[in-house]
Amino acid sequence: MGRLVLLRHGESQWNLENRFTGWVDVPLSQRGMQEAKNAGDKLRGFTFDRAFTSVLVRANETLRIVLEAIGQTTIPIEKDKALNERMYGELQGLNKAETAKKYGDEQVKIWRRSFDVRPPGGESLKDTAERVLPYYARHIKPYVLKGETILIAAHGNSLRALVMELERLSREQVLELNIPTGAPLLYEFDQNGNVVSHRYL
Ligand SMILES: O=C(O)[C@@H](CO)OP(=O)(O)O
Repeated sequence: MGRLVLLRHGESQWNLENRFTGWVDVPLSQRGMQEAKNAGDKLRGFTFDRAFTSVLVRANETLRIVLEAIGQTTIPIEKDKALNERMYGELQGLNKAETAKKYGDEQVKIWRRSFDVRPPGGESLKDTAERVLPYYARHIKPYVLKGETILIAAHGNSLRALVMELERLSREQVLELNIPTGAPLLYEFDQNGNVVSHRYL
């Protein structure tokens, strides 16, 4: 039975400062490093065959800390920009609360959580899914079908795109989907690649 653990990176410096981040390559905060260590504690007992991550340092560092915590630093790791956070365009660097004051809470929620509305100059969740899902299908799913145990360390919105697919969520459901930092989410699959269970560890 294949197993897949999805892990959003620990708190980043800009999560802490409440700024739109997207493709800006900000590091983990002190707390984010601790969250990654805690995620490692929750993953003791898992033996991963391989791991996948984005090319952004907050996800790479989270993965490194987890693999160190569980003593599995020598597994194959594939890094790809297909797993990067959604590109946030002109919002990158702005404070989320100030942006909500300027444009209204409803507009900011649409930019942050809707399926197909693009933030100015950025990617919608749909755009993000159009790079995450083909990458998943080609590079990750074949290993899940072989019965491997896989870890993906990525980002709030690249993982929302994947969760939407794995759980077959509607556009309405994905509007309310938030993925917390540093919380490993386990999916188990049958031989046909259907999800049989999912839960936060
Ligand atoms: O700023 C970002 O890039 C993301 C993740 O932190 O934010 P949001 O919660 O709006 O998806």
